[in-house]
Amino acid sequence: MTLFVGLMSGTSLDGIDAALVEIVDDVTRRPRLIDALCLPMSAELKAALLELTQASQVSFAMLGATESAFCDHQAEAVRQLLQRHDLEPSAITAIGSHGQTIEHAPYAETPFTYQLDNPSRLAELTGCQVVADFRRRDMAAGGQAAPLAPIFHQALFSDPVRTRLILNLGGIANLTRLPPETSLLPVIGFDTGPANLLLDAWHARHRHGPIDEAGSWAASGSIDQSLLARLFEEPYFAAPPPKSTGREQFHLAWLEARLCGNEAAADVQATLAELTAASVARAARDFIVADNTDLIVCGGGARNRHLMERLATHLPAVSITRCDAFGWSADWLEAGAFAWLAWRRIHRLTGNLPEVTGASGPRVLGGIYAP
Ligand SMILES: Nc1ncnc2c1ncn2[C@@H]1O[C@H](COP(=O)(O)OP(=O)(O)OP(=O)(O)O)[C@@H](O)[C@H]1O
Ligand SMILES: CC(=O)N[C@H]1[C@@H]2OC[C@@H](O2)[C@@H](O)[C@@H]1O[C@H](C)C(=O)O
Repeated sequence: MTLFVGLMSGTSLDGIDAALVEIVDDVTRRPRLIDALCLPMSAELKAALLELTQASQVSFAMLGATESAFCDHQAEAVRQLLQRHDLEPSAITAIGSHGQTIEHAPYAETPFTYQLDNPSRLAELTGCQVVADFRRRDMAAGGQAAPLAPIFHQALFSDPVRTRLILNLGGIANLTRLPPETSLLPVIGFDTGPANLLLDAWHARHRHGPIDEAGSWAASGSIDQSLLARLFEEPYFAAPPPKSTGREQFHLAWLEARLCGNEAAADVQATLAELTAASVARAARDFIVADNTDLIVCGGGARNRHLMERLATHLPAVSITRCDAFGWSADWLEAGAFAWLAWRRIHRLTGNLPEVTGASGPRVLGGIYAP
């Protein structure tokens, strides 16, 4: 038995998620979540990261200072997690650090994806071995570098006879189709489009507080069908996989450019929730096998009751469950994925699924930084 820590901070920029995961060196045994925490980011750190994701020009001084502050925050999250369990750094085989995505540009003339991270500093501060830079090898091999979680979903949730769809409702939503283990069908996974990213941004603009708790504000509005149709005109939604997206494509200005200006704010929120639910449903429909499909939901959006209800309305034939029911808390699946990907790296096992990302083949992902 070995212990790994996974660190993830996603597109919502709400905090650093740290997951302590037990992994047995046997590919037939499923990893187990021992504990996890989210260390919220200070308003200052969140503002600096947001500026980096949005600014067209950034100074190296600003980049370096933010990288260090981000890394210190990651180290504090690890320290708190280990302290809870009275664990020394030497008890951890490795930390898997995702870093903070600053820009993801798989469609650029020269594709790139950039995760702010300082694994050397993290190793120094924590005394743990660190695995980092998971995405770029896949992109170097011609892939989208995202989503990476589908291979972890397969390890955790695949079933001998049932088709399982895993939905992450993060800032961006991504969907994985796991065919029954006996099937020859491939695993499919891609980003379906925006989720909490736009809901949070619109809420912050018009209401107090960062999130639309349980989606109650969205539930109070009415769906604006003509706005919804304009939002769906974005070619990303109809594009075939492999595909991935992020803040660069879906942001407040993208939404505002499609508003007439006379919409009630609550109706826009209702329409954004509908955009997420309907885009996921459109993506999922092709994969649904009658009476034999589970939709397992993770990510912060699984707490958005209104969004979950809209999903259920769109997908009446599917059993929809939070992933907690399958033995893994919905809040910690992505952090767990990077603990598990670190374990793969240490054992020189491949970490991408070429059929998902479009890479030219399976690759060992990430670099190792000694403690
Ligand atoms: N109780 C709640 N009600 C409504 N929404 C919630 C609730 N709790 C969390 N959320 C939403 O979940 C978001 C955080 O989700 P999560 O941590 O999965 O995103 P992320 O990991 O940053 O994103 P990504 O997966 O795209 O990288 C919050 O910003 C909020 O929009
Ligand atoms: C470039 C990047 O950071 N992408 C994230 C983001 O957040 C959700 C979605 O977009 C997904 O594609 C990915 O994260 C998860 C962990 C993944 O790679 O599976």
